[in-house]
Amino acid sequence: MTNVAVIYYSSTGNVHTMAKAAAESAEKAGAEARLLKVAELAPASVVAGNQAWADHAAATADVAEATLDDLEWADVILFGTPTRYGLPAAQLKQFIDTTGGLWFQGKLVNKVVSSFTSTSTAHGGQESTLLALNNTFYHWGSIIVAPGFADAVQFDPANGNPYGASSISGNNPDNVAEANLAAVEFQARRAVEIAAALKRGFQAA
Ligand SMILES: Cc1cc2nc3c(=O)[nH]c(=O)nc-3n(C[C@H](O)[C@H](O)[C@H](O)COP(=O)(O)O)c2cc1C
Repeated sequence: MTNVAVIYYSSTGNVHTMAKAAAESAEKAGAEARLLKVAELAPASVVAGNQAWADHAAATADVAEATLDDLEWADVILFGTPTRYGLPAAQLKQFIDTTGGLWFQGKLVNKVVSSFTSTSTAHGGQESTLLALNNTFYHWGSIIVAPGFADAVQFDPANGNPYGASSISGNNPDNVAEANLAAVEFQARRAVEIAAALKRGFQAA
């Protein structure tokens, strides 16, 4: 059994929808998946001042928050974040910045990792967000499994980001195109397949 942690941050639902699709796809591929959010860091007054943000926070109140134990448990970690000025959201970064102890013990080495994002606009920084996350994964010694163009779904005009599935929300809440969901499903499936093959390879070695 391959263990998959899908760890995400979402203010208005786009990344959450992608994360759910990733977790479901991982399960269909035979893995055990955990769908986990990271803690909200924005002041409650700011969240309350944006109806879509407040609604999404209420709708996902029952989603468990990711812990370091989830990272240890996982063979595959899929990270989802909206783009914030071309970078990952601080909420996800804050969680990542609690991993020093695991990193020091080498516990993130050889984890298969992959990431996905959502932006408002087509050129709003999808690649820069995903590449910024990758910097951390190199430090961890993890194995980055990007989708590349390894499946026909990537050639859909709504997809085509080899660094990771990406949706364009137009700043609308929960506005992920079917093609983008298919892309993130492929990305999750591919990560599970590679992690399972790696496990078999290490066991055989
Ligand atoms: C502070 C802030 C910064 C943002 N920066 C960008 C950006 O650089 N490029 C972009 O296209 N969208 C940007 N957006 C829009 C979000 O990334 C976009 O609406 C995304 O789909 C939200 O995902 P969510 O619904 O999962 O929260 C920004 C939004 C906020 C609130």
